[in-house]
Amino acid sequence: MSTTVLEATDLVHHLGQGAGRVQALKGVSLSLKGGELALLMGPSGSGKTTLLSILGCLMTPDGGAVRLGDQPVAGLDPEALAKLRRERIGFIFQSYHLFPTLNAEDNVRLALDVRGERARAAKKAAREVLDRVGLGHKKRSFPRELSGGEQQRVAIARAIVGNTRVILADEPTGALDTANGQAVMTLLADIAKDPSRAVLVVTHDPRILPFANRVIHIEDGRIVSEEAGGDSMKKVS
Ligand SMILES: Nc1ncnc2c1ncn2[C@@H]1O[C@H](COP(=O)(O)OP(=O)(O)OP(=O)(O)O)[C@@H](O)[C@H]1O
Repeated sequence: MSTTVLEATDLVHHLGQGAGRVQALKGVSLSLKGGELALLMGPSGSGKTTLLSILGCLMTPDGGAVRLGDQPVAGLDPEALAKLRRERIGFIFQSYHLFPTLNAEDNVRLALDVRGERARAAKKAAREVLDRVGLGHKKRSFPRELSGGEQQRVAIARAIVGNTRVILADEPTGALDTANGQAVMTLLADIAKDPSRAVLVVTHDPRILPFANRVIHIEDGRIVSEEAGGDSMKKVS
């Protein structure tokens, strides 16, 4: 039986101030189970980035609750929150966010170094995971020497090297051509086959629909529908 790796309940959040204050989330509930790759789709301004930031513990919601596995996030001090984030969540961004002065291996290792892992073990793990994303032969290359698709694969390696249960990806194929986008999604789908891990991808890209177990649609700060594994649309509200 698959376990719930992330659960959000009744999230409410506002952004901006005064006349510019916007209710970005209006009561969003969502859970991710191990072994699934879910897509979060919605028009520009619907609240996707806000939701991803709250699920990733980068932002505290005005209302509602987030649990990572059995751990409630509310009430943790900033240090405990940062530790939880490092240990439980891997992030992948459209623009890769690699450190330009570090080679591929060191970019991946960084995720383990900040967790205080021993240097030899971190190096071994970084190499293994770079092999897994097909870049073992480029471990000494710097980001500027890698293509966009290769840089995104390094970013994926960095997101998965610590065995985090939750992988959150914000438009991971947005800057890639079709072939590289497919390669990246194939990797993410492969990661999501692990029954202890879930991947949530924010995307506008309909080409990645075939990779999803579940598609969640958000509009105007609310989840309006969900479809599963290509099934016909199921209204949830
Ligand atoms: N700093 C801010 N101050 C005020 N309003 C904001 C701020 N950031 C975002 N918003 C508004 O909050 C709402 C949700 O924004 P959010 O960035 O979460 O949407 P999104 O679905 O990720 O959009 P996109 O697809 O364009 O990235 C939008 O109406 C947006 O205009």
